[in-house]
Amino acid sequence: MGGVGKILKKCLGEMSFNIGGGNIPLSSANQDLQPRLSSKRRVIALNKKDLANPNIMHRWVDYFDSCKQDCLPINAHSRSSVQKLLELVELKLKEKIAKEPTLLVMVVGVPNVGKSALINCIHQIASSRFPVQEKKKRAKVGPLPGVTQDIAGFKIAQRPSIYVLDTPGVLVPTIADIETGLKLALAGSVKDSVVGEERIAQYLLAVLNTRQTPLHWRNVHINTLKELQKETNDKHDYNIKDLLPRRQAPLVASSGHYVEGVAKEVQSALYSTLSEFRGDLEDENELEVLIEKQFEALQKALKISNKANEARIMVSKKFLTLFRAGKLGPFILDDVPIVTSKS
Ligand SMILES: Nc1nc2c(ncn2[C@@H]2O[C@H](COP(=O)(O)OP(=O)(O)OP(=O)(O)O)[C@@H](O)[C@H]2O)c(=O)[nH]1
Repeated sequence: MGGVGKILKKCLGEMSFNIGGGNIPLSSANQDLQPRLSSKRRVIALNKKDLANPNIMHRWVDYFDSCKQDCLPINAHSRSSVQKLLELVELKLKEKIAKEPTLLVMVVGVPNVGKSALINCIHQIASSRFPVQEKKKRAKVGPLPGVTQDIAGFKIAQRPSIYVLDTPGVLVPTIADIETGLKLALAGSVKDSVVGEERIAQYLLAVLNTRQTPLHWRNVHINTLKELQKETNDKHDYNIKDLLPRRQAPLVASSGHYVEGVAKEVQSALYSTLSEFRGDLEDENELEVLIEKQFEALQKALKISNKANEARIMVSKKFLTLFRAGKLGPFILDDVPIVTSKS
């Protein structure tokens, strides 16, 4: 943590946002920071809620409520969502606002959870509230972990002055267990090359299969088969229009459409391999056999040639990209802890 650790110690504000990946609410918590943060007012922002399963997100909110910890699922790309977070923060700072001329709010979280995206959105809201602020500086946002390398402060309010500090994502020096490491890698908080794309993809397949998620994709599978059948039938019907040059659809629309199509083929491949599987999902060796079959099915669905060098890595990369973009549906990787009521 080095310099950042020192800065955290020196200038921990009156309040911190702990921003967590909406799909890893627990694994993205930095246990090393908990003692320092526990004396501060704190709101846990569960970001990327658009990529998380809403029902399970409700259960996470109930869990944090039961721990008396303020928490709010947000989408850092949505102004109205971030606006709600700011309202909660202002409410929590109400007492302090009356006493202090300057307040600091830190945004703390592991890499790639969306801290900079959140800061940028807060800055936009603040600029519209206080149009005479200094020239807007934007935090850098990127799909790879470790984009933020400096600490940047943004003034978001006057009288009292409230500064929001963006920080580089900080990971604990050693990750508690392999599964937490894999979840962090799957969420993009650890560079893929550190763990290896293939290993992350194998873990994702294991999680999807043991939760039987692909069985929910039956309708996608049926529709994909129907479309394939229709394409085969159409090929037999000669049409003069086929001879005319085709007008290209706009690039963005067509690539979006293409990605949706690929995602459906991937879902269909995983549905058929899992529904045909007669082994025991609890048995690691049998699960491995299934995953091996699924890699082959994914390779076909993703149209990656057998001859391609490193075909397996290409399959893994594409599969992970679809999952991380939410194209395989919303998902939360962490299980909600069971709260035992003290009677
Ligand atoms: N779908 C979705 N994507 C988001 C959201 N917030 C951020 N992202 C994306 O997540 C990626 C990482 O966002 P950043 O804001 O750079 O994350 P960070 O926590 O500042 O990352 P570091 O600088 O590595 O610490 C980018 O591709 C963002 O566009 C969100 O609410 N929903």
